Amino acid sequence: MPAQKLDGKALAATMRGEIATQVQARAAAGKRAPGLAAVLVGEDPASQQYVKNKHKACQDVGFATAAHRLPATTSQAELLALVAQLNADPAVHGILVQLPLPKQIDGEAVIRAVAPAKDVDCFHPENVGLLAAGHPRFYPCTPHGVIQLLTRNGVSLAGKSVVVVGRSNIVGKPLALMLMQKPTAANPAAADATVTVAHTRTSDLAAVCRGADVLVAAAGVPEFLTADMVRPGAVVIDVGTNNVNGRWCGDVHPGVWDVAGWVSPVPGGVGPMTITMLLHNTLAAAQQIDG
Ligand SMILES: Nc1nc(=O)c2c([nH]1)NC[C@@H]1CN(c3ccc(C(=O)N[C@@H](CCC(=O)O)C(=O)O)cc3)C=[N+]21
Repeated sequence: MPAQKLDGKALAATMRGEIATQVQARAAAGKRAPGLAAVLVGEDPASQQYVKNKHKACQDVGFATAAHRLPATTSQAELLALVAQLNADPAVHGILVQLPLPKQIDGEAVIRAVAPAKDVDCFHPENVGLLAAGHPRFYPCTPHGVIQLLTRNGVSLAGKSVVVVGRSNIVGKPLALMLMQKPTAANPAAADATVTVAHTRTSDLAAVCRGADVLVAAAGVPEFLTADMVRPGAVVIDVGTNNVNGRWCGDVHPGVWDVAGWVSPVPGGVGPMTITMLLHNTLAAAQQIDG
């Protein structure tokens, strides 16, 4: 029997409805709409698509949203000036600078320039430190989306063996932190899992992956995770968003569906959940800043 689908598109629709309800309640109480400013430098087609999706998602839940599109030749000083303006703008609760940035710009300096209270990506070192210490201000969007996709579909993680393939600052590293931590009132998404982080230098990657109850493919390598690397019945999460000849292609090979118990598809899995967690963080930022 082929694996069941972990439907991120459906869960994202449910959770966006929950967020829209909270936005309406805030409006009824006379509070200003949560505001997200998205900054896109350059014309990368995938980045343009993501920013378009985020903009539409914000409109759908009643947020105020502005997309700031800057030319690929923008200097670091110009970008930092825009970030400073957004930091000071009371209508802006969340700031997202779309990555990757052109090579004349120091991405690390830009991430540090975003006010931590408005850092809805959770990329600023202050927020990364709070997350690592178990007292998160925000959760990073893709890791949080992965955990919600699992737990809200009834996949329990406490005590389970979870293998994360990938160690990026955006996905693998923060996801491993969240999975391993003990849940508390201040850290409700923590999962009490037993976590292994694997990567391109891991010896016998297939054997490590076969030890997983829950396997997260976040290496950014199209279809690297094949059926022989998956224990029968395991839960497989595909974080890959590789654009191969204009088609979306995950990190999971289609043959995995014949072995696994559950698989998240691409598209329609983690991607819509990532955007939903961005909305969640922007609402949380508005609550933290405006009350
Ligand atoms: N500062 C920053 N924050 C990010 O959160 C960020 C970023 N930079 N750079 C790039 C990655 C990638 N990312 C995706 C978001 C949504 C989909 C998504 O919605 N995917 C759809 C397919 C796309 C479509 O159908 O248009 C899906 O999987 O169903 C994918 C990928 C956010 N990222």
